[in-house]
Amino acid sequence: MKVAIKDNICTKDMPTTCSSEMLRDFTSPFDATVVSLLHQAGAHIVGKTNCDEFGMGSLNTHSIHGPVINPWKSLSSDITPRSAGGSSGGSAAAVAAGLCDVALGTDTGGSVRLPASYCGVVGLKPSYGLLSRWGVVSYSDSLDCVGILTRNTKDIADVFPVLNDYDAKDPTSIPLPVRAKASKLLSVHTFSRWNRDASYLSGLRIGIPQEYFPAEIQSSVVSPIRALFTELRGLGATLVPVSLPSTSYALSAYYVIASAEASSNLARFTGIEYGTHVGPPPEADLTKASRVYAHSRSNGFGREVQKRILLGTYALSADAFDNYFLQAQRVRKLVKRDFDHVFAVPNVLSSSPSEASSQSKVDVIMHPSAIRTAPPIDSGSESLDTYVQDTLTVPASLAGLPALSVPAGTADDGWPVGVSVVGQWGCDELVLRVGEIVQAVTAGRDSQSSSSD
Ligand SMILES: NC(=O)C[C@H](N)C(=O)O
Repeated sequence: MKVAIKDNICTKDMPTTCSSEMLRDFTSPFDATVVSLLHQAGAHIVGKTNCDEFGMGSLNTHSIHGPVINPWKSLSSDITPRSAGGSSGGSAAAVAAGLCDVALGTDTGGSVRLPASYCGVVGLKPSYGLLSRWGVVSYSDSLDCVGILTRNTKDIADVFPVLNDYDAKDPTSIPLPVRAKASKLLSVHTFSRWNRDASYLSGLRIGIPQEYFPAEIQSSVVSPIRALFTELRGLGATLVPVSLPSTSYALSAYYVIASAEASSNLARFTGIEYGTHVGPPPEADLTKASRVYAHSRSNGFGREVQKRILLGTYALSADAFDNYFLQAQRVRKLVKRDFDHVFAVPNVLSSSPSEASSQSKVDVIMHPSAIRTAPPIDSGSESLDTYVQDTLTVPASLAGLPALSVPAGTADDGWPVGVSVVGQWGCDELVLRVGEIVQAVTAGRDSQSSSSD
């Protein structure tokens, strides 16, 4: 199996640049645990993939290697280069172009799911803490997850067990008894009602959250998703409208928390202990170490990374801590609670009880993965619009839930649309099983339309 690895995951026989000047010449002395596990399973690592610098971006335009161009061939005459999505854009593009069978990415707030949606491939962000992050360059420790991209959900289902193991070297790795308890709860609350081996869906309850169809969403993204919902109902699924009321606050909370954690994690890149040392300007006072650090950091980090370090440092300062960082943590709790209220499977990691009546509880939630199809590459990668691309992916990240983006057809512009299947913490197997059925349904639709052409 040919596997590509995102360039923020350490490999000892290939450089790991994080697409940053700061690590342009860095090669790790060790393999990340996920890379070692792939080697042990006989995978052939074919290369490293471009990404946004240190994983920060939604369009894969912040990179010393240049932007990643989406390989999807539009059926229309529109050939303006489009973004592959970020930050794991290189991984999604490599899979979509057939350069590898599987690619690893990382997903902090949507970095696997958004590129998967834009490039027409499948991308899994597993439950937080299941896949080891040892040897993955940290961006935001409480959110970062290693993710998997492939063309078929079935291939993710094959690779996921290879990587899904406790790792004592990662302090956030979830111990085996907790994983076992989550599997048991899934069996009791869902697999007792819905047969996981079936290709029909009767017994399965799918929640459709109204908040995931916001005003910003392109209407032509919604059409294939609505068509899919009708098809899933035809297979026996029960579709239940659900409400996740804190969703609209999630994006702001995410960018406060992620930037705050990034400012702390990236403090180690001083150009002395870690990172490229850029010689001081001629007028520098070399007795001041801070001047030497500042010069290396100003030249080693790109603009987006510098912006997040500044914002994150501010959010953690005494003046702003209560208003920004603490508020964001409160929102994070509310987002988690919203999910716990609607899922039939209880959250093994959380103490907040499910308050919904069993009638209204659901096994998975489904929603569009992104508010639009892949944007043109030059559409202002520094504007706030870029952050808005993450609107529908960040809530599952804040709550640490498994989320899978599966191709759901194309929009009016001929570019791919993804649908996300989200489950309770530890329900990755369920999410993958439902994703396989969704992909079979949409693939069947494609083959029907090509035979009638
Ligand atoms: N890393 C990610 O998940 C991408 C997200 N757009 C961010 O910049 O934080």
